[in-house]
Amino acid sequence: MSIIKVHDKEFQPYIGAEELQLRIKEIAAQISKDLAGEKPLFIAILNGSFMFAADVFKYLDIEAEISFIKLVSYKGTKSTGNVVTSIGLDEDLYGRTVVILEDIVDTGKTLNMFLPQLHHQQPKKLLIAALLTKPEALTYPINIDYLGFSVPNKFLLGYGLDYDGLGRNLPQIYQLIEQ
Ligand SMILES: O=P(O)(O)OC[C@H]1O[C@H](OP(=O)(O)OP(=O)(O)O)[C@H](O)[C@@H]1O
Ligand SMILES: Nc1nc2[nH]cnc2c(=O)[nH]1
Repeated sequence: MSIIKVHDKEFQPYIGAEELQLRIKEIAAQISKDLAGEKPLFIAILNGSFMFAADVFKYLDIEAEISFIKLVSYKGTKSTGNVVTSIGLDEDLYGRTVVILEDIVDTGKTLNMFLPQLHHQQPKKLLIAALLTKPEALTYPINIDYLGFSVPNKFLLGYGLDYDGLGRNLPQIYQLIEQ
């Protein structure tokens, strides 16, 4: 097992790159089927979702648009409890089919704080696609329409997810080894 060290912590492989790609292709196929003809607008939440967003988007076989916003709540391996918007959304969502792309729904706080702002613009549909969720950690009710994997409540790294800025470029997902 190839354990890696990032800053002061060790991580073990958890979901391989091929398994990720297979699941993401399935999600993209399902979205393409469900939203054919709707020209959906995808909104990727930066930073963490950039890899998931790029892969979902390139596997779609329908007409679609994508835009990006930046929300931040995690510092190190812990949530700060505050969600800050640092890049906003330019698009008008009125009457549109909108799909949020998130790498992970953990406590659900980020989306819980952000979704009302989107609902306020009266989209026709507001759907959520998330690669990962931690059911044991979820403390805000979030309904995920397209989900990659349900995972245990352990800190994850790689495929967009960072530990203090590092590890986002790893093509597979690692799990923190608790000391
Ligand atoms: O459900 P929650 O407990 O709110 O956690 C989920 C959020 O945490 C991560 O973002 P983070 O704040 O780490 O910022 P980053 O994407 O820039 O790394 C992730 O990308 C989600 O947006
Ligand atoms: N890197 C990382 N960021 C997160 N943000 C919310 N949960 C996580 C996690 O498990 N790992």
